[in-house]
Amino acid sequence: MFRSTSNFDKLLEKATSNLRLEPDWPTILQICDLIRQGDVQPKYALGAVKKKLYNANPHSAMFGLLVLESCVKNCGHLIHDEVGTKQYMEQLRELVKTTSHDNVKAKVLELIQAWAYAFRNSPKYRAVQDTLNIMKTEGYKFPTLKESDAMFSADTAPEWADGDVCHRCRVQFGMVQRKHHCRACGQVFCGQCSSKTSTLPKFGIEKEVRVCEACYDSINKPTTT
Ligand SMILES: O=P(O)(O)O[C@@H]1[C@H](O)[C@H](OP(=O)(O)O)[C@@H](O)[C@H](O)[C@H]1O
Ligand SMILES: [Zn+2]
Ligand SMILES: [Zn+2]
Repeated sequence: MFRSTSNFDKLLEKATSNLRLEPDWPTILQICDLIRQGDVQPKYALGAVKKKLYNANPHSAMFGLLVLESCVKNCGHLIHDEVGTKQYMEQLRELVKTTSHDNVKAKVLELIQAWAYAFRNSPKYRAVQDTLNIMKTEGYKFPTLKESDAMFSADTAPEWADGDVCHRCRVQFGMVQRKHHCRACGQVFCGQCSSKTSTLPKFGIEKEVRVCEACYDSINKPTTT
């Protein structure tokens, strides 16, 4: 965990360096991969990115926004659950009020509008639409929505389900029988029903992670030619 966090920090430093004049897309996508693989906690990652948005250098602040934009586009609910909160949206609204960089202000308005559209059917992220509405009443002019900006890659690992019994064998969880989650389907299992591991390239997970019996079989079944 700590090795990955320092790796994350190094990549974020590189992607938002004030020596850069152009975005470092390969590094930005490496940052997304670290988050998608679970190598760095979304809360930590977004906290570190947010700090960059207040950088006195307009390039660094803007590159921080490009990292944020890419994380929201590529890392799915792991990131949405953090960005779509009232607290995070309030901080972005505050940034628009306080930043002296017009490019940063314009980019934040563009992102809030795109996310409000992308999350229009997700009550869970209501705070985004609420923030958009509040800022419109405050007189902020939002750019024309580009629907392409609101398209997110759906191929991210599913949210983890909860439950008191194993999804496969129905054994009751307790002090001895511990819960585990399959990273492929997100369901909750006992240790015996989720003892195998697999990489999940379709979700950008290149390391071996815990999967259930059913997912293991479907991932590793010989393709019928
Ligand atoms: O060991 P515990 O204290 O019970 O905690 C469980 C482990 O963290 C499991 O991780 P794993 O799936 O990687 O095993 C996780 O899937 C469960 O939700 C947690 O309850
Ligand atoms: Zn089981
Ligand atoms: Zn599974």
